[in-house]
Amino acid sequence: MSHAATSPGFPGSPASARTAAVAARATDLSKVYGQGETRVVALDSVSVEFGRARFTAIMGPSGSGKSTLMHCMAGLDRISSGSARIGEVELGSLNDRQLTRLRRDKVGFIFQAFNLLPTLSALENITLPMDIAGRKPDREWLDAVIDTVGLSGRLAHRPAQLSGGQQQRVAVARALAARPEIIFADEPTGNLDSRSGAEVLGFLRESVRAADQTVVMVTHDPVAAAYADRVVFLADGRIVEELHDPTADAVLDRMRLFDSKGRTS
Ligand SMILES: Nc1ncnc2c1ncn2[C@@H]1O[C@H](COP(=O)(O)OP(=O)(O)OP(=O)(O)O)[C@@H](O)[C@H]1O
Repeated sequence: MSHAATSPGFPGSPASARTAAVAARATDLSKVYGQGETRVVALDSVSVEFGRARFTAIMGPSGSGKSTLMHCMAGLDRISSGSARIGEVELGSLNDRQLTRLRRDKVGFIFQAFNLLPTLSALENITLPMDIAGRKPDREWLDAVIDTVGLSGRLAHRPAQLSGGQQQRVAVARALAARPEIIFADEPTGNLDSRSGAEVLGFLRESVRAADQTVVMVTHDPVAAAYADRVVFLADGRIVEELHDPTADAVLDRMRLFDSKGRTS
């Protein structure tokens, strides 16, 4: 790990959360969009595991399939062939209703555009997924999450009354509050200044270290990727490289290498 943990606020995770070693897995996963002349193979027989209580970054040039992989693994998009599993659940075997329920109960999302509801307060936004699922938040955990992401004094504010960094912290707290099996983050710091971005990444890192959260993050930023335990590189819909315990310099070196091989889009 190249970054010190920034916030020691998360309580430990229950032992039950530590059982299986793999939180999500793709096997020979392919995704094809369109047909005929517009046919695009966005993912070409990708096999990858996302370890439990691990922080994985997905990188690669524009159009390499990063978002598609994340969407397929999160049950936001149907796969064309192969297999995508969260825990032991094969996503292809679920109907739309079951898929919606799985996303609601087992998956947390953090997007670049925050995706907060403007009419709700910060606290209401944080607890919304649990409210929809009819689940009572674990108060102690919720307080710890809110405390750790530094939102205690902002809970009654609406998103428009918060800075971009604060809004993204609400989105992070929302994802963490429900203790999902896996959090998918798509460029979560893309709209933030570097200090706010570092805070958000620090919280994610800390949630993995202290609370055994599993995080998968798509990013273009080598500095952000360096917060992860592992970086998976995609090019042309295939996994071409992996780095463990990455530093920003090592990530940058790999990106340059791929560029020099002409793999950019
Ligand atoms: N809904 C869609 N319909 C048709 N083609 C699509 C669709 N979504 C993605 N694609 C294509 O699939 C390929 C992979 O796209 P994807 O968005 O996964 O790439 P990415 O690596 O996330 O790119 P970026 O870094 O620019 O966000 C691209 O060629 C893209 O044009």
